[in-house]
Amino acid sequence: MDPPKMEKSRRKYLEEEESLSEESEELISSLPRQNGWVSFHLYQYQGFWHSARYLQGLISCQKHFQAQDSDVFLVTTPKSGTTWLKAIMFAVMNRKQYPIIINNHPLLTHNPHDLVPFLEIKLYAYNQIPDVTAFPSPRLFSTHMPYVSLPESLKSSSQCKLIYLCRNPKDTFVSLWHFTNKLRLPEMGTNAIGEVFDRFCNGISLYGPFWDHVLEYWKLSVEHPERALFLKFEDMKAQPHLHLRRVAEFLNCPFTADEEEYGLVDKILKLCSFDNLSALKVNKTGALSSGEETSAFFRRGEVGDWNNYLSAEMVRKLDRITEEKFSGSGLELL
Ligand SMILES: Nc1ncnc2c1ncn2[C@@H]1O[C@H](COP(=O)(O)OS(=O)(=O)O)[C@@H](OP(=O)(O)O)[C@H]1O
Repeated sequence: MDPPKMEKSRRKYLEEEESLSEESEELISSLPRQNGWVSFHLYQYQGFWHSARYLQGLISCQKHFQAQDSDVFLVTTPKSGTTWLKAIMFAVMNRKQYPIIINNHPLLTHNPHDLVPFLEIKLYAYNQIPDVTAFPSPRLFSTHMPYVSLPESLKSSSQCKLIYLCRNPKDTFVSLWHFTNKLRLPEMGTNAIGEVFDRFCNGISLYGPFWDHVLEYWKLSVEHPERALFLKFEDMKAQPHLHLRRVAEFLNCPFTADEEEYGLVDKILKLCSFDNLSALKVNKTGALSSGEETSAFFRRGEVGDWNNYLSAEMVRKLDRITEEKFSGSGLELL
């Protein structure tokens, strides 16, 4: 195999139209298409932009996934802190089976994306129909799917719980720009920040338009607070203890008085902290089965890094779009 082909087979996330089923290929070829940030193309489906591979996973998930009332879903916009909240939710929900103090806790040897799989990116990618009934209850899944594209059984279940996480669009964009440049092969070069900034502003980014994605779930959380908990990366960074307790309460597994006294909240936050997770061997040298290096999910983990990359004009433009899009919704994300 010549080296570029070999590299592509190692990095499955680079596979595009060549890995599609006939059915997906037919559908995808009929959709509006734009240049991608990593993959060659993004396709617009139900109002949002997707790579061909993730779109095939989304459609397969829409068709085959059956939600159960006890299910828990972590839904996020890309680069909003998914990896962090996956770790936190896994630690909270499995704290009886995996006490936080044990030195063989799964988070010490597995990347959070392997413990809390993405529905459309991992489980249903490549047109698979995985046996999701084999997951222990309560099942914990994750997705970047916009609300409009969620499987019907998930939308109509009045019981299953959904936690949504987003982040201010300036840091989201900067994080996405870095991440997608890391995923590109050296011979592909890097994306110029100005060029992808315009695409982001026009809604043409993975699972974009960013603002529409956030608004759909914001409305759900306002109308059905018992079903959807809406979180912001910035709030979690500012008051991690408060938000960790909110997560546990929302999932009907609040910390007991004994757990509080024992300092469990603090222990979970330490286990899942950027410094701890990013220093682990599995997250420094490993790769996901789809080929992304695990280190790519840990960069700085801070609020306001956009200051180092965006011009004053870019900031004004993003802030203006955000104010316009969220106007009247009660949501602020600056
Ligand atoms: N534990 C922890 N605490 C705080 N922040 C963390 C943590 N883990 C990852 N990160 C930062 O989250 C950003 C990656 O976003 P996602 O995990 O949502 O990426 S993905 O959508 O799953 O690809 C990315 O943000 P940036 O550093 O700004 O690029 C990561 O560094």
